[in-house]
Amino acid sequence: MIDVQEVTLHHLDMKLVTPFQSSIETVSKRESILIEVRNRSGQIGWGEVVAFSSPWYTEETIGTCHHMLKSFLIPELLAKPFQDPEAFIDSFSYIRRNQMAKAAIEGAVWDLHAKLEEKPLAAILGGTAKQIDSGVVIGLASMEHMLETIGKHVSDGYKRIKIKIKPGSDAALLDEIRSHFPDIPLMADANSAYTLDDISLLKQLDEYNLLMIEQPLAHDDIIDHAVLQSQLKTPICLDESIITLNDAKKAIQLGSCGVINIKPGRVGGLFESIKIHDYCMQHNVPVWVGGMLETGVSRAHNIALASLPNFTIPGDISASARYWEEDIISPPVTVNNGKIDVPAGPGLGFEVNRSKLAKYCTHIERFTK
Ligand SMILES: O=C(O)CCC(=O)c1ccccc1C(=O)O
Ligand SMILES: [Mg+2]
Repeated sequence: MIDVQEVTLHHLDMKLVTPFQSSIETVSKRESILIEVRNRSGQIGWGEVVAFSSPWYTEETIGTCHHMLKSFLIPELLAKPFQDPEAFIDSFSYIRRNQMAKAAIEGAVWDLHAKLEEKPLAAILGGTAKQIDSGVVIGLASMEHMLETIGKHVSDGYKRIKIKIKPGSDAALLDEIRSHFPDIPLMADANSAYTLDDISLLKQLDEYNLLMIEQPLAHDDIIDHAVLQSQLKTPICLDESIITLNDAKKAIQLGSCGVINIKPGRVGGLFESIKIHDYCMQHNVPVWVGGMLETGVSRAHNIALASLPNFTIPGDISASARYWEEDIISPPVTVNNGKIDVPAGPGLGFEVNRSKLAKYCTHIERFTK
C-alpha cells in the first residue's frame, strides 16, 4: 500500500564537468528537482525532474514541471492511499502530456513501492540482467577534441560511442572519426537538425557503418522519417518523436524507424517505458535507454529499466564522473569494462547522500497530508 504522508521537493543547481553541446543548446548549468516521498512509517522513495531550464528538448521546463507537481500531481498523491504504482498512475491519467512532471513523481512512487516489497526496482519492473552495457555521448566539439575524447572513452571500455551532429558538422567529421576508429560501435544524434531537403547528405552517412542515426528530422515528425528510412540503409532511431506507446506503435507501423530510444522522462514514466519496451520486443525493434544529463537518482531508475530483456543496445547511461565532480548518490555509478552493475538492494539500490544534496540544494518545499 502506497500511503504517502509527506512530499519534499529539493531544488538543485549543479554544474556539469564539461558543458554539453547539441545541435540546439549548450547545457553547462543543470537545474533539477529531486522528489522525496515519505510514508507513515518513514520509508522513502526518490524521483527526479529531468526537464531542462529552457524548453529546447521538449516543451517542458523545470518551471512547468514544478507547476504541475505543486498544483496537480502532489495533491493527487497526498489525497488517498494507493494499492500500487499503477493505481496512482490511473489517478492522474486525466492530465494531458506533461510527461516529465508525471515521470518524476511516478519514479519516486516506484522506488517507495519496491522498498516496501523489499525488492530491487529492476526486479519489480521485470528486469533480469545483472549488468548492463554502458554507452557514452560526446557533444559537439572541435575535431581534435572529439578524436581525443573518443580515444579516451574507447580505452575506458565504453561499449558504444554516440556523437552529436548538425549541418556542417557531419559527414566530414564522421569520415575523420572512421579513419582513426574504423571498427568502434558508433552512432550519431542530430536532435532534429535536418529536413528532407538534406536527403542526399543524409544518404551519404550510410557510408560510415553507423549503428543508427538518431532523430535526424523534426521533433514531432514520423511521416518524413518514414520517407527517409525507406531511402537509408542505416536504421533511424527515434527519440524526441516518441512520447507515448501510441507514438511507438504508429512509427513502427509506418516504418519510420528501426530502433527507439526510451527515456522515462520523455514518455511519462517507467510504466509507459515498459509498455513501449514490450511492444518493440514483440515487433523485433531493439530499444535502449537514453539520458538527460541527470543526477544519480534518475540514472538509478534508468539502470533498473535497462535490465529488461529488449534493451539489447548499450544506452546513454554512463558513469556519474562523466557528468559530475560528485554525484548526489552513494555509491556513484561506475563503469567497469563497459558494464554497470544492476544493484541488488531494495528500491533504487543507491542512497541519496544528504550532505552532498545540501551542497547543491538552493531551496526545499514540503507538502504534507
Ligand atoms: O549522456 C546523456 O545523459 C545523454 C546525452 C544526450 O544525447 C542528450 C542530452 C540531453 C538532452 C537530449 C539528449 C539526447 O539524447 O538527444
Ligand atoms: Mg537524442
